[in-house]
Amino acid sequence: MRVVVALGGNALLRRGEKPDADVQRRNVAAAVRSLAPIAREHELVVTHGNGPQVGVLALQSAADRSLSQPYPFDVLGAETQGMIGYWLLQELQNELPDRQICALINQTLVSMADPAFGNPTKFVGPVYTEQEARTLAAERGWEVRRDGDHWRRVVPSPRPQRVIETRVIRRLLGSGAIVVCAGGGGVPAIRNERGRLEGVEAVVDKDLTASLLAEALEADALLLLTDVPRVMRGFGTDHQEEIGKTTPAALRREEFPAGSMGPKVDAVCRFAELTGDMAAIGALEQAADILAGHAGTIVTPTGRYPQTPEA
Ligand SMILES: Nc1ncnc2c1ncn2[C@@H]1O[C@H](COP(=O)(O)OP(=O)(O)O)[C@@H](O)[C@H]1O
Ligand SMILES: NC(=O)OP(=O)(O)O
Repeated sequence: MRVVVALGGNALLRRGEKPDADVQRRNVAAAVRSLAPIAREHELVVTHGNGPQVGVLALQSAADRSLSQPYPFDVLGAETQGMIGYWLLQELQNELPDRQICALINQTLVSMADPAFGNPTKFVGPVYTEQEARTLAAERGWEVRRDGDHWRRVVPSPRPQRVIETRVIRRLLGSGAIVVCAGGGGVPAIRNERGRLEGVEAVVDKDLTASLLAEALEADALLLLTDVPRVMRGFGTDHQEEIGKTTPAALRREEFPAGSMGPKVDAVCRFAELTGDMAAIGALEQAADILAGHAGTIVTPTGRYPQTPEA
């Protein structure tokens, strides 16, 4: 099987955890231990989020008085691909010493006509109280929104149209390599009127990019791994209930928040609808169980997995 997994930025740096390098390296090592059983049996592409990390780099850049202006979000996105990609590369090499592994810097094509540029939804950086967030927004010109019980900065998140390096990713996979790529949804880039690539100020949703990439690579399964065991109906209410195996149509009838579960649900539904294959959302620690059909919210066109014909 060819499997594309997306690791949540929050799984790599849990809410409220200090963004220290050793904390993230430990989390990456744990993530890799969960992925290793899949990598031993299947072709594997690993993408990752960067919401918490890109926000930290943005704060550092804004605080650097030697700069005439902070680094733009495309550059910060590439920095996070280097940093998180390096941790993943090293831990994968330690866990799977007989495999060839690479971590790529790469770009995702977006459109400047995307309405997302006028409606920022992507959470980046640490969590704040409402008061702190509103003060920072006024001081620094940020947009801020509620994220669960907290508040966070938001930036535009245009829809990914194509992973620009798809062909080279396919070649590397075909050669037997495990490929870490499309981190942070890929560095957002447009083609200007002269046909040249240019980075833009945004953070692409890594789950939507993972879905697009999985489809382009003809993957058999797409796993979106995060910090909740399943998608929940009535999330955060007294009567929340976990959704197990389901269909895209059933999942699309529910409402999910933009900026967290909304894009994940969209990504898995899209993949299952377009390819007929399985896509799932679940806990990072249960990656192998999800692929085996024993955990997570699993989406297939029939609502069954494995998709054996009905008796
Ligand atoms: N209906 C829902 N079911 C489960 N989790 C939900 C739901 N709605 C919102 N969430 C939130 O979505 C979060 C996962 O999305 P996100 O923070 O974007 O993850 P990641 O950064 O790991 O990709 C969960 O931690 C949970 O707080
Ligand atoms: N870029 C992105 O989607 O990051 P998170 O998964 O951390 O939100």
